[in-house]
Amino acid sequence: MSTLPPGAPAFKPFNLAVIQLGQIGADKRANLNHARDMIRRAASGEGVGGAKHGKPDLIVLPECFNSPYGHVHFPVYAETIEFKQGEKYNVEASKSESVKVLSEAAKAEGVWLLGGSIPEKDPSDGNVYNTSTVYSPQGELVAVHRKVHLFDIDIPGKIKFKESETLTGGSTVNYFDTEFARVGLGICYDVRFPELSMISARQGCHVLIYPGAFNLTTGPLHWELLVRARAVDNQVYFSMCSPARDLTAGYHAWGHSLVVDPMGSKLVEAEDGETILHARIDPKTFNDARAGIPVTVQRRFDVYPDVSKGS
Ligand SMILES: NC(=O)CCC(=O)C(=O)O
Repeated sequence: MSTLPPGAPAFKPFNLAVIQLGQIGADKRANLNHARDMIRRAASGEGVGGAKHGKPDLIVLPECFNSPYGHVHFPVYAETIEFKQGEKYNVEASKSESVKVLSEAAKAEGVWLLGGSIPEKDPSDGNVYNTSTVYSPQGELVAVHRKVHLFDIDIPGKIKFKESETLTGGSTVNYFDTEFARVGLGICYDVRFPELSMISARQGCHVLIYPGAFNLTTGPLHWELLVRARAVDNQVYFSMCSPARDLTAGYHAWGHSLVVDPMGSKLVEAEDGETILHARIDPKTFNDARAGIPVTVQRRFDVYPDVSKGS
């Protein structure tokens, strides 16, 4: 039974590596160098599950991996990318040093790379975005996702954070196609909005991957719950990749990067320190979930609208 739209690539087994990156400090060049080194280590199979699964096909970095996380930092660290959907991107001519490092890493290691997120300034509107970039094993920049839902929360006595002080939210739903799967994109707070992952799943994504950085208040309550819920809602694989926790930093990340399968089972999870996780993404679990619990073909669009069809 096919529940996917035509055009999505066939879903094949692949290996995913998630880098829960540490040592993210004020020195951008040092952050990039460390990320580059960890990509090399992930590609060589270092980390939890690496010996079992072998070389990863796709490697993921966390949210805001090249800069400290905080609204005062975003404009200072922002880089210009100027990616245009559907047009070939010239990495050599890019003004973004992070794009160059990530492109080189993907090409040298021969892997797909979801480069976490970085602060991005768009010269056409002067806005700063929280942006993910994705690279093919040839080093091409193939997709960009600007965080749609900005992290503006205020839990008295616990945490107040306002990304919208300096960031603007993106306005598109994005995915990229590989030779093994269609992968949907989002960033951290985006996971709280079920519509985004629902639209990605209905667009044929087999796997959703969101770099993210929850905190010590909402992390223990909601991080795993949201990832497992979105995986089960949509019967997709779902992974979130956090920075490692650094109690000397201005923002304390929850960590606990994880990979969940379409039945909601956790395949692998980190603690709070720097870690590389490896997981095998197997279409059989995806197909079995959809065949056994066929919610993808039982929807009642006569009762409620299909959000993936737009308003
Ligand atoms: N970086 C973020 O978007 C954090 C989101 C978060 O912590 C939450 O509770 O949601």
